[in-house]
Amino acid sequence: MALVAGRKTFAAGKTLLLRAGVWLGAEAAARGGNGARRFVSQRVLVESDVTAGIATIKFKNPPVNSLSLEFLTEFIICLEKLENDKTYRGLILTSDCPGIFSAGLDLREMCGKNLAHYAEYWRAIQETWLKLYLSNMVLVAAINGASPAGGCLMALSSDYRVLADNPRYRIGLNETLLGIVAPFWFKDVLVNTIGHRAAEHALQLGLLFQPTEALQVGMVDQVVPEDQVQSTALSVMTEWLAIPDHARQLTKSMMRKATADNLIKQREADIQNFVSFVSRDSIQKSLQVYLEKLKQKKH
Ligand SMILES: CCCCC/C=C\C/C=C\CCC/C=C/C(=O)SCCNC(=O)CCNC(=O)[C@H](O)C(C)(C)COP(=O)(O)OP(=O)(O)OC[C@H]1O[C@@H](n2cnc3c(N)ncnc32)[C@H](O)[C@@H]1OP(=O)(O)O
Repeated sequence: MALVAGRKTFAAGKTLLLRAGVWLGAEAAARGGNGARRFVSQRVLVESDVTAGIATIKFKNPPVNSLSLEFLTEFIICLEKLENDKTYRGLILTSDCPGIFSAGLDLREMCGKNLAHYAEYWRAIQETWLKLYLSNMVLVAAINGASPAGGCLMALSSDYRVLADNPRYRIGLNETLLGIVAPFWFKDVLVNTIGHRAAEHALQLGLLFQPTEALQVGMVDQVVPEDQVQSTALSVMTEWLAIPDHARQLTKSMMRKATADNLIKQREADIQNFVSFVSRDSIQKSLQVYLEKLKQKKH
């Protein structure tokens, strides 16, 4: 996806001017007297406390915060904007949709589209992950809902995960249940988090963990009552921000660089792999059946 100087029109007809990742256009931005700022885009809500140097991104792509191309585009712009603004040292990721953190990749982006679309979509997924995983900010995921597949990856790419204690809020890489395969870099992040054996088990079975299980396996760092997720994320953030930035950032980079480089050195091949995999008739069929099942669940 091109994040260069240019103009992008979103579904609501809102036009944004992007220049070197700086959002110049028709974005509502308000600054309160107490150092609080709020940026509103259609699918991503950014609240920030300038004095504390902490921003919160709330996913706002109802009904399930699926990672559509439009959502990813807005998300990357917001992330770049915060990353480039040295005011912000910490970022909390959470959801504005009750009960759902993120349903992961938008299955409609992977079904019935042309090859160029699949390639563009996958590039946006890669870009989002690289930006999250390599962020200089402290990232805390305040997981206030279900978090399968791509939603889980976003949480795993943070530095710390706080999950609401609700058995409906399951988290994991469930790709095999859809008849698809988690890419190697999803796998690498999971292995880095919960270890090789647990990851192998979880990936093959497509396990979605309930909060207590997720804590036990090490997929999240804390499970707290639902009404304490945000306050816990904030107090964890304060703890992490007490560490000098340069030392923490270099350490983070040292721990994560090899995993990120693994994708960076073969991004184009990874896109080609995705495109040829997802465009197979058998995979298209599996995805359509899965989407249909989701739709029929309600009836
Ligand atoms: C050897 C070769 C290897 C090559 C490998 C190369 C490349 C790798 C290839 C592919 C990798 C792809 C990686 C994929 C990652 C993903 O993230 S896939 C997405 C996985 N997500 C899910 O499985 C979640 C599915 N959704 C749910 O389980 C539930 O919807 C829920 C999130 C738990 C919420 O439940 P509930 O509140 O009950 O809401 P509904 O189920 O009723 O859903 C409401 C509407 O939203 C639609 N929807 C749900 N999820 C998605 C989604 N991910 N994308 C698009 N749309 C979604 C759902 O159909 C409902 O729609 P309608 O209202 O009926 O129209």
